Amino acid sequence: MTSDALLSVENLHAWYGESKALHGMNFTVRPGELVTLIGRNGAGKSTTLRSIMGIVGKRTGAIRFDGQELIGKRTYQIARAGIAYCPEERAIFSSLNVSENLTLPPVLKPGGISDSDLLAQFPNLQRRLKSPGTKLSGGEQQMLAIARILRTGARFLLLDEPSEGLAPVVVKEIGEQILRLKAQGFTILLVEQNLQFARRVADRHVVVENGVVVDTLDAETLRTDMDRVKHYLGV
Ligand SMILES: Nc1ncnc2c1ncn2[C@@H]1O[C@H](COP(=O)(O)OP(=O)(O)OP(=O)(O)O)[C@@H](O)[C@H]1O
Repeated sequence: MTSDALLSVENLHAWYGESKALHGMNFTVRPGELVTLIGRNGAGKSTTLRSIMGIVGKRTGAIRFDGQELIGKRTYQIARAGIAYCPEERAIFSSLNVSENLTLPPVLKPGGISDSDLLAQFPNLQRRLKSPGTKLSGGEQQMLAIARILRTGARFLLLDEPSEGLAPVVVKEIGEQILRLKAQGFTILLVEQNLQFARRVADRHVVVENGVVVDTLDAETLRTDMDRVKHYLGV
């Protein structure tokens, strides 16, 4: 394990029932870093986030976070350790309004962003407080899904494809919010298919292929060696 890592994933294997999705993942994330998991569809990026959060059928290996081993811990214990997860499907409750969705996750640790600071940071949510989840645009839903995990006190965020299905102008706004969170000291592990977006926000890129890590690229390499990246992504 790298001694300065906040999260260290070692030889991580994960299964959905009988079907194996991860085959020995290894990577680390340092405090305050923004790291992306990139790779083709079905490579195992989302499963890696779910495994860290303890929501796959079975996982083996080691996931050390802030001095604690997470394998064997339940999801609520992992949340209390200070990790928050924003799933790809956003999971906004359609029958609840923005205010209710926002205050649904419990405050688990000190250090979370207060409700008033959250609304100042996400003014579009402030304007839509009484709107039901069903009436929100994709971008508003994504902002809400990110904002509501910030009040829990978690300082490590797992974000699954926040740019997915959104118009370029909204993707830009989401990128600005994510960079603001990084500037506020959050450590972020981001699954991302949108390379332009990934390039703009990340310090490092972990390339996933068939359930293993095949390369790690620094931000400079992603900018300068697109051929190498395109080879991995098959684009
Ligand atoms: N709930 C599930 N049950 C069974 N198999 C699953 C489930 N979710 C994902 N898988 C399988 O696990 C493997 C990894 O999927 P995963 O969703 O982690 O990939 P990904 O890299 O995030 O790609 P994508 O962007 O397409 O979601 C794939 O073979 C996928 O079919």
